[in-house]
Amino acid sequence: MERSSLPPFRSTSLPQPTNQGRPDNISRRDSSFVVSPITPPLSPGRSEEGDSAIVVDPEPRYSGQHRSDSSSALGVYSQTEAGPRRSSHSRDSVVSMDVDITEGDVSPRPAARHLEDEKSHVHRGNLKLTDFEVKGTLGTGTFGRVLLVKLRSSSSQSSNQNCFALKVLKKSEIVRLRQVEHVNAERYILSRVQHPFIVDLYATFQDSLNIYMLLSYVPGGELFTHLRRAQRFSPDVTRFYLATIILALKYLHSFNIIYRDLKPENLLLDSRGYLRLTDFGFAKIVDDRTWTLCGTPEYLAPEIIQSDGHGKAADWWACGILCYEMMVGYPPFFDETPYGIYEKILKGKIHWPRDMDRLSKDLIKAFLHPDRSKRLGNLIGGAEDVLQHPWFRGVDWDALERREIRAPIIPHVTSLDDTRHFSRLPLPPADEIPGLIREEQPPALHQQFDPVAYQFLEF
Ligand SMILES: Nc1ncnc2c1ncn2[C@@H]1O[C@H](COP(=O)(O)OP(=O)(O)OP(=O)(O)O)[C@@H](O)[C@H]1O
Repeated sequence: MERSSLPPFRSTSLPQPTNQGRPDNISRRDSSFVVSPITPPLSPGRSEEGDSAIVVDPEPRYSGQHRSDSSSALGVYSQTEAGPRRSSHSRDSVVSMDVDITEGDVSPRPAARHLEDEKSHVHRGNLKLTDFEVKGTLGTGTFGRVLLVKLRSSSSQSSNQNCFALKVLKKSEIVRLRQVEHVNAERYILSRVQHPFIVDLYATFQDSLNIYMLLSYVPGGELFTHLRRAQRFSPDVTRFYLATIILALKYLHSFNIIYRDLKPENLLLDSRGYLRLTDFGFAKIVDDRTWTLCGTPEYLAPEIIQSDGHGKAADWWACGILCYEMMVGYPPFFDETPYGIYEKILKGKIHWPRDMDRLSKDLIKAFLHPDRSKRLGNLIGGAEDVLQHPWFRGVDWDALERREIRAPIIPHVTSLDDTRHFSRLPLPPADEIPGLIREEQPPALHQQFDPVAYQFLEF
């Protein structure tokens, strides 16, 4: 592939290769996406989802009302345009980036399960920012940040039962980066799925500046942090985490949902050490293939880089990258630039540490098959083939799903609002999220003793 044809990814933090050919340190990797759509080859029966214009409602018109129209989630609604595309640069309308088509399949697939209606516990629009008090910043992302908040109506002030993670997404950034459709999909999908290894969404609301998603607070921190601390995991520890992710993907794929952003940064440990998949910003319901280039460079499947259309197989590829990264400590394809990473992915040459056992190599190679029609997880047996792979021999999948197996790392948390596993990030500036009620802080020392205020008149 020529360099010029490679997609222009947004900047991302990358590991620096050392003399030994392995990265020195790996900083957190941002998710990336291209702003312009990659046009799929025309084929009969292609559905032009990409021709829908998205309009962001500047004011929250649906507060307090339940709307069953799923496409209007978060007050960001889509209109299908029969006419020509609107300018992709105008502020209030952006062109959808995803295009699905159904064409000759690589393998016969079982029919997908029907995605249920929105879960009854998910509230839409009947909460507001002032219902919460912010206790800290848990993470920052491309369009905003995730805050630890407490519901203020909570009867006992000392009770931390009502702590949540509040994902705050800036409307202007979503529009600028043409991610309206992705944000809508995130809300739509998270409000309909329920799985022990997926973060829970409780409510969504909005104001004129931001969109808010109220999620369960997962206090154990990112798998990324635990992996960097441990440097690498043993096959047994890797097996535990990978098995939970495989069950989550099997569940999502059964509804034709592809996740598209698997990486240790998006896997959080709950208080019992089980993983919860978070950040559904790139998740999508896809019958067969889609063309949007999104994900994180190190985790992209070759078919995504080659704009060949991608589907569930791209998630199984990412499982192979994740398995390697957990066992080795860094991903199999790395470079200083995204272009370098893409070239290495397409070349497909993997360096195997000498101490890696044959079965682990066999599993990773099966996931990292460049031909998706031969890739583990995407064969005729689907996810079941993965569960049956000899590397997982002995795993009690049902007990795992019932969370009956002791997790390898139990994060130390003393209360439900304990944030010790997250970096100490500052609270957002007041003008970023107006109306945010900050937790009463004990006065800082210089505030406790202000010599001017005491007016030492006697002296
Ligand atoms: N439910 C949660 N509980 C605790 N921490 C969370 C939760 N959700 C997100 N976080 C923290 O916030 C970070 C950013 O969240 P998330 O990935 O959803 O945001 P984003 O804007 O989509 O990020 P990105 O730009 O990387 O895609 C996570 O990596 C995690 O550290």
